[in-house]
Amino acid sequence: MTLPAIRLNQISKVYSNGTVALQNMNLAIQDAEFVSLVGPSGCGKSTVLQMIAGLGQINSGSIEWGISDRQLAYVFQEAALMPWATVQENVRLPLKLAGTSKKYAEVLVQQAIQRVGLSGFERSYPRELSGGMKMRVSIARALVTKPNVLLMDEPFGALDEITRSKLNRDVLDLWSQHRWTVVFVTHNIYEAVYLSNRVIVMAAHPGRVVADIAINAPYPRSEEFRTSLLYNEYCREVSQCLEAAMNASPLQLNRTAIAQTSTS
Ligand SMILES: Nc1ncnc2c1ncn2[C@@H]1O[C@H](COP(=O)(O)OP(=O)(O)OP(=O)(O)O)[C@@H](O)[C@H]1O
Repeated sequence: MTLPAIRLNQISKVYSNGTVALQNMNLAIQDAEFVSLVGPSGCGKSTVLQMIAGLGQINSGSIEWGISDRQLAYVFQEAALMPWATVQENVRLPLKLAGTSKKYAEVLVQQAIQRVGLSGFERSYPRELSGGMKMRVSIARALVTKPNVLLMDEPFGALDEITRSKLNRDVLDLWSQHRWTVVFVTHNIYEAVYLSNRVIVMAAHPGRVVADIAINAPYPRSEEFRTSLLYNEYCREVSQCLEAAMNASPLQLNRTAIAQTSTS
């Protein structure tokens, strides 16, 4: 049997202050799948991304990879651009750090900028860009390394609804061309249902999966999908699971069992 692209086996994470961020979390993500994580604040969504990215130690459990030559890219809620550098220079940063030749980097940077629809803004500075454009630069910076796994932590959380919808469509277009495996964190149920093959609902204290909802709607997902009965039904289902997750009573914690070592 072939391994899923990413498999979390009974992952537990306890931070050094004793917070049990995740407890016995299982999750299998298939190659080229678009999976969203939703859940109340503090349920461990960002921690899941960090563990997948190898940032910080897992206390118990393991992560298995079905992708042999994995290339991960991370997109955060804050575009976190260098204010003194142009769009071009910001997008080039990961290649510079990796020591990619200047000539090849130039080609990759140009491609990435074009992909996110920012051609013509190569020499602009972040202060000259709107919030949505800054996020596009941040996405270009992630794409420039040609990732096959994209970890996105509330990338559109700070944007207005119209910009968010536009970026949702553009990310889906890019995903349909490149078929990355995407793990996407959001607080927005509508965004999660619109984008995803599957929506994972998590509960907090400790962080765990309480529902795994397949969104059985074909791609490409048009604007009609957003106003369809099916879309509304999925949104209602996710919303109900989320409400149940928020009211879920905390599990009985056994920190000593989970925390073989305590790390941050
Ligand atoms: N470095 C850290 N040290 C101590 N506790 C942490 C650390 N990072 C996260 N936590 C705690 O771990 C739990 C999970 O945090 P995490 O940021 O993963 O949740 P989240 O679901 O992404 O939250 P939000 O939706 O608010 O971004 C929270 O209780 C948080 O306070």
